[in-house]
Amino acid sequence: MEKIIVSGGKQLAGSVHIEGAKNAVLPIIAATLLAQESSVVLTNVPKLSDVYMINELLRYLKADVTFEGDVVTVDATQTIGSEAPFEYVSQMRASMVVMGPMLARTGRARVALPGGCAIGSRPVDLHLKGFEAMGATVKIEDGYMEAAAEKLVGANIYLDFPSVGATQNIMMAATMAEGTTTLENVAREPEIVDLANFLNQMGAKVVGAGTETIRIEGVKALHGATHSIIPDRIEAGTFMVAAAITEGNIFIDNAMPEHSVALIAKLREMGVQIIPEQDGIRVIGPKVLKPVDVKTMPHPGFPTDMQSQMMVAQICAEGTSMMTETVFENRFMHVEEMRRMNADMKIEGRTVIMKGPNTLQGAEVSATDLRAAAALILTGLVSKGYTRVTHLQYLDRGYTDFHLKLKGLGATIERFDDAEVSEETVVGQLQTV
Ligand SMILES: CC(=O)N[C@H]1[C@@H](OP(=O)(O)OP(=O)(O)OC[C@H]2O[C@@H](n3ccc(=O)[nH]c3=O)[C@H](O)[C@@H]2O)O[C@H](CO)[C@@H](O)[C@@H]1O
Ligand SMILES: C=C(OP(=O)(O)O)C(=O)O
Repeated sequence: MEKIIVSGGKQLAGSVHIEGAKNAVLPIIAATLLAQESSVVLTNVPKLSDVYMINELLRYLKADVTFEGDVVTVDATQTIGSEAPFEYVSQMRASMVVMGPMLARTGRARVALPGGCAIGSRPVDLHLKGFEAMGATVKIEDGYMEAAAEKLVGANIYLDFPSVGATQNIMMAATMAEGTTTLENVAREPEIVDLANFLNQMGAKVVGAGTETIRIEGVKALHGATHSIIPDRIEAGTFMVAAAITEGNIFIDNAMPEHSVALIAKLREMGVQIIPEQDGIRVIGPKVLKPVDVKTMPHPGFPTDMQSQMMVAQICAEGTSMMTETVFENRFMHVEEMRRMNADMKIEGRTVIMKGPNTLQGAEVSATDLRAAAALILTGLVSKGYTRVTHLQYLDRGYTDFHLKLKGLGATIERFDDAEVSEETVVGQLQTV
């Protein structure tokens, strides 16, 4: 089994480069299915297992896809398929955003109900209501969502919750609908804005992305475009926490402060220095972190994808902190693992109460989702002895070369396969560093 082993106590310093955003690139790759007139070139694409998986799904749908360096090209000018089977969708929630483009392009879409990390239920009612409002007939049968329409027509749609996936799916379906679609109470995440910019480069007419209302005027067809993916605010945030907890001094190259306003405000409240510089953000961790209460919310609130990493800073703080999760009902699976490392944490409903600072101790812990994987490795950076983190397939969904980047900042860390080399050998090597 592959493991990351990390020994705590190092002050991290140096510069780390942030990749393109996973949560932006996946819907954008799905959107390339809309380009029926010419091919698409995407740059700044991160090497993540989720990206390889969605590329495979597009190939299954008969698009030509290449991925070299950080460039993905997609040629979807030929007739494309309209069914996304379980083997792709079960592994990755984001693959359901092919539904909107397939429906717009082929008049039909059949997509397995989504999987992904086990962080809570992933309902699809808002996606389907949107398609229905545009004239599609929809049903759920045999574990599949199905939508079909002779033609989609523009509609006024109000989302009961600003769902990121539903906003993306409906926005893409509406690009080629007849007439204008007005979407209200939409998600305002930077990844929504990136998708809208990309759609407009392909010839769509989308206005208002980043606000609560998006208006889409349907066009006859979309063409290819070249687009660079925005930097990953969650990867950047993860390294901000790494600096905060290790009394570190890290320059986070490519990070955009305007995408992380809530996180930056909370870290500053804890006493962390955050200095926007040209092309990135410098983060300097204090000697003592102050406690802080945090609640996850849709953007521009505190992101659920930073919840578990932020908790590492909270357990290091001097005093009592609280984390309340409002987006996903089951996103506290890492708490049990962190408690095994001696963290004083108590779950009360949707809130975790933490008392710090704790003398954290290394243990063998299991990643339960991709952000939990990162959080457990961060906990290892401030724990006595050796922390071994397993189930790295989750980490690989969302982070490129995570351990190498931490190593570059001075962490004592290694990734290995215990079928090939023993843990004792790796520990021995780390002790000589
Ligand atoms: C609001 C929010 O923070 N969304 C996050 C969510 O997006 P993702 O698109 O996965 O999730 P949504 O934004 O759609 O879902 C958020 C909430 O809406 C509810 N819901 C969603 C769809 C639907 O049809 N019906 C419904 O009730 C969900 O149960 C959940 O409570 O996970 C992504 C990956 O972790 C993050 O990048 C997004 O920032
Ligand atoms: C949970 C995440 O992604 P997904 O919704 O694709 O599982 C995430 O990016 O933190």
